[in-house]
Amino acid sequence: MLGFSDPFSSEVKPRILLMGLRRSGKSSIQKVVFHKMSPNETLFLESTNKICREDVSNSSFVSFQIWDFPGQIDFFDPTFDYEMIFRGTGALIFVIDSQDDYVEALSRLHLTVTRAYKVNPDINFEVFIHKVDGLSDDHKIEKQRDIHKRANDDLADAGLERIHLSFYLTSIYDHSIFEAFSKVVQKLIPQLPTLENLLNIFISNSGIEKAFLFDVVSKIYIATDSSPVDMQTYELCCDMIDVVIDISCIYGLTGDEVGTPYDKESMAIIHLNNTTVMYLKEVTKFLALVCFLREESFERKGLIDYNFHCFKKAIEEVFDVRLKVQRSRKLLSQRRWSRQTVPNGTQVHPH
Ligand SMILES: Nc1nc2c(ncn2[C@@H]2O[C@H](COP(=O)(O)OP(=O)(O)OP(=O)(O)O)[C@@H](O)[C@H]2O)c(=O)[nH]1
Repeated sequence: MLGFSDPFSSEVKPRILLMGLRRSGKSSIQKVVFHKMSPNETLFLESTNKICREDVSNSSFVSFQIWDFPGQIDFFDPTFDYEMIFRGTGALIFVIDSQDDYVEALSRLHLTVTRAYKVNPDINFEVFIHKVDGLSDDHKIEKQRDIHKRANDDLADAGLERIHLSFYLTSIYDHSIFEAFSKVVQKLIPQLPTLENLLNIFISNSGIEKAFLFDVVSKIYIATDSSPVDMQTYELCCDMIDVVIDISCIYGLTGDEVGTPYDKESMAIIHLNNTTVMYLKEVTKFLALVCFLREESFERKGLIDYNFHCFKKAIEEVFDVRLKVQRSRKLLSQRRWSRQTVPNGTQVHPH
């Protein structure tokens, strides 16, 4: 049963499927984004031989599964309950290796997307044109245009123009994979406008220039204020989270404790040499707020902390409301179901 005290229990987590042909880079993406593996180490990842692999992340705000698609996999396999899986999925990420011939990948993409759409038209279809680190800028754009055109032509030929595909250029060797993942996750958070609004109010009342709400484990930002995101700022935030977690792992755990060293006490302040201050604070067990502000503004730290306290409470309320709605929906559907299944037409009267 869901506890109201834990507003970030699994029901709130957006569910994502990661699919694509063999060796397209799925395991690497998962290891780099969710397990802090360094990109070079992925060279030694073994190929998975299983038809379908499931991997749900419990330590993060995001929950997801990975599906490998070797050539022979088939949707008519009865052991493969794809209908059930597609039904509960928010986003389907299809990874295409841009350094390889992508004809087969495109036909797999088409098959997968059309199948998934039939089961659940609400899925967001996200295509990662992956491993672009080896390509020049011109080449990247050209590849994206070509893949975009071919994939959409295939859909148009099948009379399925209404299926929308989003494309991202990604690589595990830079921050593009984290940024793409952030955008995918943000689309799945219905409270996003509310979170943005809260961040806007928080920063304007605290003299802060930019604030991100981060999923600590994956370094995906699930929301930011409405000022534009610049890649360098985002990268600095990722580095700060790494520093905080690394130091906490070494010095933050007492005795034989296991698990993450990230908790209610977690916070960090970094003074950069350009009179900017970075301030990180724990919001929930999955989320951290990372702010950028000028040194002068940081003199009013008491005010910032008070505003942060209000911000944190508001965030908890936002997710509480969502849980309550989900709970009452569940109850309603249970009642409907039991009414339908009562024998001899006996009515069950809900209170
Ligand atoms: N250059 C480059 N190589 C990458 C990138 N991502 C993954 N790779 C490499 O691609 C190879 C295959 O990656 P995997 O993650 O094993 O691919 P997979 O899709 O999980 O493969 P299967 O387990 O066989 O389905 C590895 O050698 C990775 O190092 C990337 O962004 N750039």
